[in-house]
Amino acid sequence: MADEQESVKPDEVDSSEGEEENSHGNGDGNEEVTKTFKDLGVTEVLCDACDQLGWKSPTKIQIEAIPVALQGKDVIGLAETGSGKTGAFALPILQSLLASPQRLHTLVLTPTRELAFQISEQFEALGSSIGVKCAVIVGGIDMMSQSLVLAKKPHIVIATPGRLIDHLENTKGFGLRAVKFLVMDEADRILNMDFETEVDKILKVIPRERRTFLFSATMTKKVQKLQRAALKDPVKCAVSTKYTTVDKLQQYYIFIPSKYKDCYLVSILNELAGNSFMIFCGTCSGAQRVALLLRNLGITAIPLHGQMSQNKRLGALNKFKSKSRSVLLATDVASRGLDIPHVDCVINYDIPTHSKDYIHRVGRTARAGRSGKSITFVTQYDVELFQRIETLIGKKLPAFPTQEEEVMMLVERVSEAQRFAKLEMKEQGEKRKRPKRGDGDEDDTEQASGVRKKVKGGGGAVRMRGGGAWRGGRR
Ligand SMILES: Nc1ncnc2c1ncn2[C@@H]1O[C@H](COP(=O)(O)OP(=O)(O)OP(=O)(O)O)[C@@H](O)[C@H]1O
Repeated sequence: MADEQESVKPDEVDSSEGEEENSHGNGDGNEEVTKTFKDLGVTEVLCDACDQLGWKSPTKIQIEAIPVALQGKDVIGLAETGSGKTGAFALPILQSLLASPQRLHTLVLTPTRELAFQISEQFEALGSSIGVKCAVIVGGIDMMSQSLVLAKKPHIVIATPGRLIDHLENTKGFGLRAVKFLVMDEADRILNMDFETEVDKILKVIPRERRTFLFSATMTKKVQKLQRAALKDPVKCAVSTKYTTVDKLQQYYIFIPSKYKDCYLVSILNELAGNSFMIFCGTCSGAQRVALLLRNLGITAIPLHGQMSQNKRLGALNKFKSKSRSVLLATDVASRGLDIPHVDCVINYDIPTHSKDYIHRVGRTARAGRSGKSITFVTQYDVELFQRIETLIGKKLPAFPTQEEEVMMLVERVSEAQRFAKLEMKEQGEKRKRPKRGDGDEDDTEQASGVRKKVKGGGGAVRMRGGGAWRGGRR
């Protein structure tokens, strides 16, 4: 698989001397890190900001990367998911901004819209006392309002590549000639083919005399790709010696026949009721279908995928973040970078086709020193992909224990819910074809759909809702 060939082999990743594999500082006082942000050279006002966020001490990647960045070097930062990479690049940038304040000082590129908002929040939280202004420039949002924000010349622009190009080409007066820092977060993804043209265009319009930071939990090996990012004599700051997933993550697989995936999913959600789940599906329609299916069984699941409007995407994420929904059905649009501390369990309903995506997906749980669980569904078609994942992470995973007879008892109810979900998908498809009325709620599985209304009182779906198998109550 191309993805594998590009990866940095474990022994090719620089490791810091004396660092323990797989460990990371998280400021919770459980590790031997004695350094403070001040020791790293972080200025007092920013140390105070860290303190206010409850960051007692720097994480390992922060210890590695911040001093190097403060010395004026380009950085390639590699560290496991949830280990504080955002702070590792945000703090040196804010410090530079403090030393020489200027508008349009930094450009941060990210592969997804949600991640852009999250990075902006972190910059604003760390930079609140110095009045830092950020602009989030992503697709799915009105160009005009973004142009107005850009006209005010923010200090930091956090963007997805495509929309940034739109503005560079169409927004009068907007340019990036002043930029001092370029960050590529989830750099391997940005440097991959998906964004090739966009990145090349962007690199042409920002100054060569700039500093460049690349960060990710996984990195591309192809040197020419890294060269495309035009780094100057970069220092690689890597805090583990191989692609690791964090210690506090318990990873399982479950080998099941493809046709019973839904039954196993429902059974696991029931078994682990009370937790919050991110469930990854391979396609947008898959995520939508499973969300509808679960809702038909009384579980308030919410989808998040690329075919939803941006408003709906942010709405879904906020509902999940605020814990008003505890099951998020997502595609890989949510696999990278999103920091939602309370995710207890990641389920790979569809196994990721690129092994590295596995690392990013399961990294949505067990963040910043917390514990978490991941369960990967492996069907008769997925064995090879699963073996690649095990090779990449250098571990053999245990099987998640389930009672097959109990799962099979769900077949009838799940089949009924599947039928309703199918009808609802069809109904939503037709609705999408009709001219839009109102605010166009076609992505929404929150409303009782026509189909469900039709079966009310008679169907098994409604009975399930009333209680049935669910121990967890409302999710
Ligand atoms: N020094 C610190 N002490 C305590 N918590 C921290 C520290 N630095 C960052 N965090 C918190 O850790 C969480 C994870 O950080 P962040 O999102 O930057 O991780 P990441 O390494 O970028 O993960 P991913 O690879 O998934 O993008 C955030 O909630 C952040 O606020």
